[in-house]
Amino acid sequence: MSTLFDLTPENPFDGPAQPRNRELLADLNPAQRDAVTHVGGQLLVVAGAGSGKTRVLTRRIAHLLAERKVHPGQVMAITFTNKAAAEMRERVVELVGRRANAMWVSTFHAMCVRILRREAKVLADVLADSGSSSVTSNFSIYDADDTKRLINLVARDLDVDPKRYPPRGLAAQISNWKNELITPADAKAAAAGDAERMAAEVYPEYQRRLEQANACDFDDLIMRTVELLQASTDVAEYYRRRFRHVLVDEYQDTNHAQYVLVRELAGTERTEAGTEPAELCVVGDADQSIYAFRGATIRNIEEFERDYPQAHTILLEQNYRSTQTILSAANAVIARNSGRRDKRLWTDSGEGDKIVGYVADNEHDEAAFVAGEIDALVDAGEASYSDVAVFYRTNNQSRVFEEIFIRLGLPYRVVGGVRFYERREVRDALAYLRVLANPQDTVSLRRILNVPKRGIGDRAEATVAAYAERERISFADALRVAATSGSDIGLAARSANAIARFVELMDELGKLVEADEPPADILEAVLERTGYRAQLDESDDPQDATRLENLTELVTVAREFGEMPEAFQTEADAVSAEEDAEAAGVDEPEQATLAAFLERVALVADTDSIPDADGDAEEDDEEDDDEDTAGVVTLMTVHTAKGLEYPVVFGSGWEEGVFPHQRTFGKEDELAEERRLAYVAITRARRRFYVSRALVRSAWGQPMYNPASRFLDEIPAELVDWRREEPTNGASSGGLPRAATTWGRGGGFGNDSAQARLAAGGMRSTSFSGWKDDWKKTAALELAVGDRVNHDKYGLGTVVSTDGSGPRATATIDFGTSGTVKLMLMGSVPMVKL
Ligand SMILES: Nc1ncnc2c1ncn2[C@@H]1O[C@H](COP(=O)(O)OP(=O)(O)OP(=O)(O)O)[C@@H](O)[C@H]1O
Ligand SMILES: [Mg+2]
Repeated sequence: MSTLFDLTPENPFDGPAQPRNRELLADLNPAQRDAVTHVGGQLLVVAGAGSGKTRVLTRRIAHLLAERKVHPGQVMAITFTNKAAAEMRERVVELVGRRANAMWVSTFHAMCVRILRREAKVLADVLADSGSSSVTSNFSIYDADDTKRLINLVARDLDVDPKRYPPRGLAAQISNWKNELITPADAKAAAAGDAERMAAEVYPEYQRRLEQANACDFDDLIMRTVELLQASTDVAEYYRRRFRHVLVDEYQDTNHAQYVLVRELAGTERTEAGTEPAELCVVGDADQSIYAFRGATIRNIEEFERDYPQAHTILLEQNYRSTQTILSAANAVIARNSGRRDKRLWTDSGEGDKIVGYVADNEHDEAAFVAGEIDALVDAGEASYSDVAVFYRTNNQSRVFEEIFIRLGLPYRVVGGVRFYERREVRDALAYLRVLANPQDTVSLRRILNVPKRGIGDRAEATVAAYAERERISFADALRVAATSGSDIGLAARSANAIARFVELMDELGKLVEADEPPADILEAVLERTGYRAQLDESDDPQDATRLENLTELVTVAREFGEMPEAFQTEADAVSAEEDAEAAGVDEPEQATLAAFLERVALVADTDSIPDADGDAEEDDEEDDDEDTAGVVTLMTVHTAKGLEYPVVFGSGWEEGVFPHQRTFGKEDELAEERRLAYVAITRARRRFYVSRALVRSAWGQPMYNPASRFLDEIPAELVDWRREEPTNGASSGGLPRAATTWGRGGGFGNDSAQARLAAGGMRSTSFSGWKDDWKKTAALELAVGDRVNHDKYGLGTVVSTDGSGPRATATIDFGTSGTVKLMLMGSVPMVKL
């Protein structure tokens, strides 16, 4: 257990930028000022969108440091995304200087990982008392995909019928329990109905395997930290003394486990050692609670006052973000939800422009309208690309936008859509690293056992797994037995030899980790010595070229991590701050070790996992957080947009079945959550809001005819200027085929240069033979030998040969110094024909 320390009561350090109080408070209204300067106890700020909650939180931290002489090491701020954490830190640094880097500003998950790694030994003791095993400080973090794999393995071993009890459902139920802090033992008692009872069977075994793999899933991170704080008064006391200020943004989206975690950290009464509860400041908006599917509960905000009778509540009523028109639309929509506190949100920024509505023939027409409109706004100097965001309900809707943006040359960036860390080759490479950092990580180990192929077949793997089960040892340990005495456990000599070579290879690579080689070098060694890179190099599958690029990119990420540790450190990176930190006993700066690299990757890929159309979790991918995004349009889901603002926002796909999502039909509470999502979407806009829908949209290759979203009807008609309405003559809605091909002819497109470029991109509306084929045609680039092209990565090139047709069409292109590359022509090819 770390020794307790006395925090310096006065801040010993005079920062470079020490703004006077007046400056920190000058541009705040009286209610905001109260929230910033409030002293003592718990503070709740509840207010609608754009009323300055996040600004208050940031200012409050700056005020604590600058005026109340609080030490940065005493501040813990929790945000919902890594991006928000980085922004908040940046803003506080701007206000009070770099010493602010010693604060803990992070997501719940990142904060818990930090605590768990520090306190792994204590946690082990605590858990040993309750008969359960624990993880060591080098534990792996399992994301949704790893979790699903492990649940699959467990379910198979327990003979669970996957048709009756799909692993995904089991995983969701277990996750729900963890979010409610329900242990495997409690779950047995709590389970109602067949499915829950089956999940309660799987839960303890899943948990045992997690522990055996020395791994935590995302929910464990929170639950274990809570267990730790509740079981060890020493640890609780340490953090209580240390963090005298706990601040939480987007409080409405905390789930029960996170709620308890905050309560344990901040405390509700004086401890035996005499430490008072920390000052707790939470800000949120019940109307923006959009994560109920992940166990978030508005209850946390609505009953805050009951749970903390002493708490002070502040309401903010002025919106500084949006025009009156946008605000009125948002207010009208959210007013349809029942059981909410009515808020009087007002603005003095004027009426502003009307909302622009557009009814498209199909999703391509919708995307063309959006692209054309952006192009026109930028041409007219009314907005820059970076002022614009395009929202959709689920990630899969981004493809159509990407295609047209590429064709038109509109710069864009998809947030959360690329899912770099979800790609197979990236996951494979990371699995190698994870096994090297934590040899007990069974899911990762089994993933790479025969990747690339090395003669360890499924049967051999199953034999080893069965042996591990029988002997109650880990898969890694069983593998070692298999390597030396394979025939004893029933392995063919060939398999045993292959396993022996694999174990040897991993041991050899392990030496690099022991020697603390930089993560990038270890990764390079993995790609070389396992033959992974060679296998891709030799392949003539065009996709393997992309895979190689992704791996190169991963090496770059690792290289940057090693070379610029300060960019990844979360605290104490300034020299002065280090001294400062030392005085207060805060952590050493983190080293750029393999473990640190893996942790960063795991947490970066974590944020905003939301269920997509098929119910799969989507992981936000913020690996390029630091990228300069000036000058690009942002494409993202509404979930990802929470807390952000843009001068111009396009809300696309406002159709029944899309938004609100079909899954929510007939479920009052889920529909209410969709409506809150609509409220979030509208309130991101500062000056202009566009809303569109498509009469037909292809889903799973089938045309779907969706009526207008109910949320559209809920926006008062006088606020919307319909650029194009649903044709009443039936030309479109009924007799689709012709009408659906009228790209931009509907009147809303109105931009010559965009249309000209559209044509130059080789895509002519007149070339469509039927609406059903539309999307296929728009997605494929038609090239002939001799054509000149410009590829985003490779640059200018000439087509030297073509092969195949339809979805299998490829072209071999000579890119000069970049070499000759074979490319698929389907999907979003980052290339235009010149
Ligand atoms: N007193 C103020 N004077 C001028 N601008 C302000 C003031 N308060 C907030 N703002 C601005 O209003 C916008 C919205 O503020 P902020 O993002 O803090 O709101 P929020 O309540 O956190 O919104 P959300 O609910 O969407 O998270 C920001 O651009 C912020 O800088
Ligand atoms: Mg906010």
